[in-house]
Amino acid sequence: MSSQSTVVGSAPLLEVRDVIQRFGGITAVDGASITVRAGTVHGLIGPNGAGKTTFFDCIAGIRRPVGGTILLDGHDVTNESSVRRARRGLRRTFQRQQVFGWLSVEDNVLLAVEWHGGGGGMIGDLLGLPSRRRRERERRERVEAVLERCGLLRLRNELAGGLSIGELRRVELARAIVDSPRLLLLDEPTSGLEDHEIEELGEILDQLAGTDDCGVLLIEHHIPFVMRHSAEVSVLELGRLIAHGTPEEIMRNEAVQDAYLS
Ligand SMILES: Nc1ncnc2c1ncn2[C@@H]1O[C@H](COP(=O)(O)OP(=O)(O)OP(=O)(O)O)[C@@H](O)[C@H]1O
Repeated sequence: MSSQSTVVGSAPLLEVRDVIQRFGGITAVDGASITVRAGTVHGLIGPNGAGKTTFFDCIAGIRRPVGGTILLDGHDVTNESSVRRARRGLRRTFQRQQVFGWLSVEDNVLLAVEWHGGGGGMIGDLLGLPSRRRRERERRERVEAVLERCGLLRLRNELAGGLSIGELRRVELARAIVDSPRLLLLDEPTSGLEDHEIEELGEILDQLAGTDDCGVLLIEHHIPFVMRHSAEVSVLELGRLIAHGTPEEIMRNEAVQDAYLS
């Protein structure tokens, strides 16, 4: 790697070491390593086809890397399923939004709580147990809070299928953060957003990291956004990490300028 990083900070939350992923003859990720610290945003940038999304897929457990290790909160999750990693608090958004168009905004978010295990169970449902009713109330409050945080309260009863791209991105974000993730992987979250929405997204990210102590790994082509909101930045080119450092170090790095920023 061509940069000497001066990054220091909180304890590692995600440690990815020497991950390799291939598609036939293409090595999409070629021995890449990265550390995401709790309570910080880590930007991951690089040209189209650099391997960023494939790297995410390996971290989320959607693809099993052919080499390397992935530690989440100190646990080796390299061979764990995506469901198990989600139970450990890993959440992810996608380049193409994954919401249910035939459900309301609120139900989309409620469903995310159910899937992540906040529903309380079928037996409690059937018997109408007090614990179940309390959990249901807490769940509704949590959803309400996240709708407000993502600027979605006024849209809560709208069908998701009728929303703009910017609104859909916010629904997806609300689904990802509704149950306080430990680690959030965001794949090009500013894509399709208006300037004021990008600004609001930045505030949500700062809050998630600073107040909620969540670690965020951010794939993004909007370089000013990455530099403004990340504590550290890694640069991927042809599956290899060519630089890592603070935003200032990355902006000054000649190899990064040549490969990507010029
Ligand atoms: N399912 C697949 N089958 C075959 N090749 C793939 C597959 N997915 C990705 N690739 C290849 O792996 C390489 C890395 O792709 P990837 O989508 O991870 O890059 P990226 O950095 O996320 O790009 P972008 O910024 O355009 O989203 C590319 O050469 C791509 O063509």
